[in-house]
Amino acid sequence: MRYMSTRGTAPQLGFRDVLLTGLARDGGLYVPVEWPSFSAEDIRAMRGLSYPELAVRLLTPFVAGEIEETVFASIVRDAYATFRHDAVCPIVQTGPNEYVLELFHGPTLAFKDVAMQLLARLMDHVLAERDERATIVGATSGDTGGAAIDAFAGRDRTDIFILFPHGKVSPVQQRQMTTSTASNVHAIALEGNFDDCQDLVKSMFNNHGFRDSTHLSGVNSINWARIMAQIVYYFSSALSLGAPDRPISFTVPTGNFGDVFAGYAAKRMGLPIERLVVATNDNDILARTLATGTYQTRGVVETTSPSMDIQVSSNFERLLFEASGRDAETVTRYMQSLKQSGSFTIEADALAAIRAEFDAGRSDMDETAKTIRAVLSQSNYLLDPHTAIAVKVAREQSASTTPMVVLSTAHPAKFPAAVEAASGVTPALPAWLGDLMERKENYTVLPSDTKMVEDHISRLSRAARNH
Ligand SMILES: Cc1ncc(COP(=O)(O)O)c(C=O)c1O
Ligand SMILES: N[C@@H](CCOP(=O)(O)O)C(=O)O
Repeated sequence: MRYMSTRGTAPQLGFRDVLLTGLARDGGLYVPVEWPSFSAEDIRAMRGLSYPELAVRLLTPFVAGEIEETVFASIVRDAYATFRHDAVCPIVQTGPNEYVLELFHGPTLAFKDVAMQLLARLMDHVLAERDERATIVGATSGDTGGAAIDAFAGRDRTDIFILFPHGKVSPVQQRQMTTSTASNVHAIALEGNFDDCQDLVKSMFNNHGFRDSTHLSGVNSINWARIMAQIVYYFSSALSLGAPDRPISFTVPTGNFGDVFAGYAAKRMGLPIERLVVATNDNDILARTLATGTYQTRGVVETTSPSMDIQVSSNFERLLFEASGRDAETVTRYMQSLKQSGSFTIEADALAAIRAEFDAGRSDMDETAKTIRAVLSQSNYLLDPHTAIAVKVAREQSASTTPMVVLSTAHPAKFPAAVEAASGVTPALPAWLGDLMERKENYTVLPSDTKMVEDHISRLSRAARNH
């Protein structure tokens, strides 16, 4: 499998290079040159596979020829052995025709673990094979950072630098990033919001001198391998509800558009998905874009679902590429307009193609709290605020006999204050994180200044020192 950039001028790469490259050198995002395709019969034959077996079956076409099959299978098994539920990503029924897909049974209680545990092991394998070292940078609104730090801590071939918005993540999220004792982990509290963190990470990738001297690599969902790994749970949940002989819909709490884009990829690979519903909080740029056709940034509002406090939604670029018939010039024009004026308008055909697959809705903070209370009293099930947004939006969709799967992207214990304010219940952290709030923190506060962040990283990165 080869991969191409959404901006069309970076070289096509194989899987191992895409994995280590992160952002394409032309500023675009990598997508597979063609989508692997599974027939209904192929999908039926996946029934009964364990989660790791299913992952190997679905993901092999993406890595074929680059990672030997038995090695890949062993890496996948190892990654999902870190999950504390036998099913890895189980589903729970919360209403007539409504199911919650629990993606939070990994080490840091967020859906990011599903991809990150695999990504770290794959990167380690490729770096060892090449006898190389990498400097990983990541931007987080709270969950990617903790998951990446857990997955990469103590790995000898990587140093990891995570930028989080100072004072804008939950206390549990912050401590998951700042209490690691591993010497290759560096948490940076940036004076800004998540969009500033993400912008800075992209600037570092676009500074080719810095990028090459530090052997920069990325673990945000700009990295194709993140999206790839997230495809699997769309299949696992749909299979357990009767796919491919029954279509399924999904509602996804959305910020950077990575998770829901993985659902789109699953559909392109043959999974019969009826609707993909994008659920946003007050930072509703995606819901507004689907309604109006214009992607228009506004200031970020702080909410009780901080991981979704995002305006510039990276992976929407991948969808624009697909919806415009893989027209890299059009995508580049949209992205230039976004940089210059903070907005762009999607051409009619592409907008129609997007609306044919996606619906969208939003939930404000009061509605989210109301949903947490309602689901607790109806189903005795405690939602985290991000998942509650998706349940609220899912319940507004027109009545259908198609099962609706709501992606539960975080455990409620990551956001105890918001959950307690909404429901009166304080969710406890699991035993293995019981002393998290007492552990010693270690992080550096930096201004939102590319040069200062680059200098900090160059000083501490072993890859930069060896250069
Ligand atoms: C708990 C939670 N829910 C939802 C999202 C949004 O996911 P995505 O950025 O893939 O759209 C995030 C962050 O990415 C998150 O951490
Ligand atoms: N919500 C995310 C933001 C970064 O998203 P990513 O999927 O691109 O890594 C977070 O929690 O950090």
